[in-house]
Amino acid sequence: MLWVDKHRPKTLDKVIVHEQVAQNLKKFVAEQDCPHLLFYGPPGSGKKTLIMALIKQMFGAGVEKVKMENKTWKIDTGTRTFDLELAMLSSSHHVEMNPSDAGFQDRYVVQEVIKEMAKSRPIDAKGKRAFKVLVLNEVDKLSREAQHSLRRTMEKYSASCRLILCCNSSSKVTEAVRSRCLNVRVNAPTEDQIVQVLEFIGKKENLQLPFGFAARIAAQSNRNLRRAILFFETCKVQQYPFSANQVAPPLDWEQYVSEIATEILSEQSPKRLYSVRQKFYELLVNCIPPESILKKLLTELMKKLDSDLKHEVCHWAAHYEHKMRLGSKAIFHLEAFVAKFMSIYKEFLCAAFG
Ligand SMILES: Nc1ncnc2c1ncn2[C@@H]1O[C@H](COP(=O)(O)OP(=O)(O)OP(=O)(O)O)[C@@H](O)[C@H]1O
Repeated sequence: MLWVDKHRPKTLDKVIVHEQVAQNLKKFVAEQDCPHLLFYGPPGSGKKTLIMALIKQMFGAGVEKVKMENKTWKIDTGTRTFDLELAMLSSSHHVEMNPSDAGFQDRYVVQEVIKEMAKSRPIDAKGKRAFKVLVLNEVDKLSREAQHSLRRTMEKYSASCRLILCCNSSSKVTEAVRSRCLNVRVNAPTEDQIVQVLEFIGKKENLQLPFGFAARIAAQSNRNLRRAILFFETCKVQQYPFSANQVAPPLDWEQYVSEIATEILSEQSPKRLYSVRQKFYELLVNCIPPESILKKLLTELMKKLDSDLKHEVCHWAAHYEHKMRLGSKAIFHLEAFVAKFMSIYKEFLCAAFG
């Protein structure tokens, strides 16, 4: 088992970071009930850990007995019927799924699938906790229609189910949904907190950490706890005992994106654009999210750009990121950004050097 899973705190008392959030969540455990919740925060900040710890403390160890299934749902839209297949994890108390995986059909998932599950109210002997928890991931990626349906589902089935929504950016969740949930912000942990977690894992694994080693990994992790733990484990596989100046190797896809940035800066031509397209395809088929590719590419370009250009390039990156969210084919928008960048950069070079 990877360390990120092996050392994930299982209860709210055992969390090392976000102790205050955990304290607040414990009040729901005491009451054996909670409102609909919306957890939001950057990737790898600890949202899922808090959600699972809350559910576990509320319902007991039964929630750990999960089964993973690819369920097929019959959707009847009134004018046509079709099958919709969706992967979900479920225990006797909760169901976890990613409705945005259904793409443009996401509103049917929300309308039909969630409605169906929300209706089946669990019978609890003590009369408490007579609700099922639905954990919905990446709600910020749901279409507007799906979010409207979600709002209606939340109102209609609030007696039999509690929704726990999880996302990176709450600004992409409609006000109507946000206002019906208790919003829980999960900040990116500080580097000191990451060091604390790494030292804790080091102790559990009986490892000797050289002075400053954990701090170096924390600095490399970009305040992403998952990434820091993965880097730590990579270092252990790479060499143990750790050397005094050991660093984790950069992630393969990040290395690949920095090569793309170098290529774009060295030549701006249709031929180069074509070769960059192949590389984008390669990243996308390896399931690297297009938003992450664009963000990393911008970061790499920023490192090497003249300050006169930085503002304009950021503006266009934001423009194409927004378009990417509205459209369906990410490759078009990634490529459009590169084409735009090439034109701006070439113009700048011609003006500066003739
Ligand atoms: N409070 C915590 N204390 C100690 N370790 C933690 C804590 N929260 C998270 N971790 C560790 O960090 C890892 C990443 O956390 P988690 O999966 O909860 O992040 P996330 O915010 O849900 O990420 P993403 O948005 O990318 O899915 C976990 O596997 C766990 O090992």
